[in-house]
This record gives sequence, structure tokens and C-alpha cells, in this order.
Amino acid sequence: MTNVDPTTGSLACVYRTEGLTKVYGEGPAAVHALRGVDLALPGGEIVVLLGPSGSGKSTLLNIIGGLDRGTDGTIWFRDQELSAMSDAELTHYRRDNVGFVFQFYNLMPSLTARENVELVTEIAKDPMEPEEALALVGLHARLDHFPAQLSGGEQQRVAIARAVAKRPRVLFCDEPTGALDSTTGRAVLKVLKGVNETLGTTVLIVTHAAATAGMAHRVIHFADGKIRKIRENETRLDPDKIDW
Ligand SMILES: Nc1ncnc2c1ncn2[C@@H]1O[C@H](COP(=O)(O)OP(=O)(O)OP(=O)(O)O)[C@@H](O)[C@H]1O
Repeated sequence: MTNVDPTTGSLACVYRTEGLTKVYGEGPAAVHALRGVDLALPGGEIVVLLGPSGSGKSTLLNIIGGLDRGTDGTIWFRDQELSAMSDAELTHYRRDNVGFVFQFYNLMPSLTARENVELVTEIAKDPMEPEEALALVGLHARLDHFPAQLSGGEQQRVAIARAVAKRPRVLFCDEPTGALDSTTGRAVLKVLKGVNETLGTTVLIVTHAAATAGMAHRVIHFADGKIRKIRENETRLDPDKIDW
């Protein structure tokens, strides 16, 4: 298998997986988290991944994000086969191409917003200035605030600025609004939409907030370690209109 569109011969997908499986543990204690996932994701989209707790969403995100490895199957990122990479190659792939946003912002409490972003820009190849990244998420007036001086939504926006400052091709968001009330959550979703539109970043969101699917280009329904359904939205909702 290669990551080439069979009809056009072009590199159509940002990710392509075939028969991706993940088994945690062994013998009677084995947990089959992914049971053969075949996926082809075009780049530049907002993709929302929905499914019951324990269905394998985070496992899939962690594997295509290069944080973990599958047990079997192949994964392509553009023209690179992730599933064939050494640990060092996988680290480079993560550093150069991927940003992560988690439910609990994981900011350094003793550093300001600007310094939290600098942690990443100091080691990236072609980063934005921290000020530019924080302006992109609407926090140009909070550069020198510490996390404890920011609201939950603002802290999450710092985390997004930190993740996008290295200009990743893909932004992975695992429950990005899980700790936020709906008004604050909508503001964070608006920022993710802005990142997608301004930078062309592919944004993959795993969430229990099913209404988030309204803002996606593509919605993947996951159940029991498998893709059950993929839907493309003909019209997309503005995050302001999303209710949960
Ligand atoms: N490190 C691990 N070791 C053993 N089992 C694991 C591990 N991580 C996840 N699992 C199991 O794999 C299955 C899939 O978990 P995963 O976290 O991917 O699901 P999820 O759909 O993201 O769930 P949630 O919505 O609750 O976050 C679950 O049964 C889980 O208990």
C-alpha cells in the first residue's frame, strides 16, 4: 500500500490507514482497542471523531499522532509510512508536523503565557513569534499573565497557541472543551476554526460533545474499535450556533 490516490495518482490524503489494530496487554487480559481501522483523510479539514467511552478514539489519535504505535496495520502520513518509522523518526515526525491540545491544558504554572509558547518556538524549525501565536487565539493582551491569572478558556487558548506556534500540519485535540462551560467551549472551538482557516491546518477533534460535529467538514463515528460511519457535512455550523 502507498498513500497515493489510486484514481488520480496524487498524494491525496494527509493520513491513510489500513487494517490498523491495537491490542493492549496479552492473553485473557488483552484489550482490543482498535480492530482494523481503514481510513483516508484529506488534508486541510476539521474532522470530528465521536463515539462511546472506550471505543478507541484516543487510541487512534495517539497512534496517528505518533505518541504510540499500533499492533498491526499500516499508517501513512502524506508520503511517509509512520508504521515503518524508528522511534527517532517518529519523534521527528511529531516535532515537525503535529500539535496536541488536551482537555487539561498542561501549561507550566510558573511561566507566563508568552513563556509557555516560547517553550515550543525555541526548538521548532520555522516557528511563529509567541506574540503572533497568542494574537491568533485572541490573547494579545494577556502575554505576561500566568496560567493562574487566566480563565479556563484562556488557558486552553494558550495551549492552542503553543500547539500551533510551530505551524504543524495537523492539530490533534482530545476533548478540548471537556473542562469548559458551553460559552467558553464555543470560544475555544471558534479559535480552532480560525486556525484551520488561517493556517490551513488539519484539525482532528475527539469529543463527547456530539454537537461539535456541526462545525466539522467530516464526522467519523467510532464504535467498538472500528469506524461505523463517516459523514461529510454539506453545510457547517458556526461555533457560535453550537449548543451542548
Ligand atoms: N494504556 C492502556 N492499557 C490498557 N488498556 C488501555 C490503555 N489505553 C486504553 N485502553 C483501553 O482501550 C480501549 C479504548 O480506549 P480509548 O481511550 O482509546 O477510548 P476512547 O474512545 O478514547 O474513550 P473515552 O471517550 O472514554 O476517552 C478501552 O477499553 C481502554 O480501557
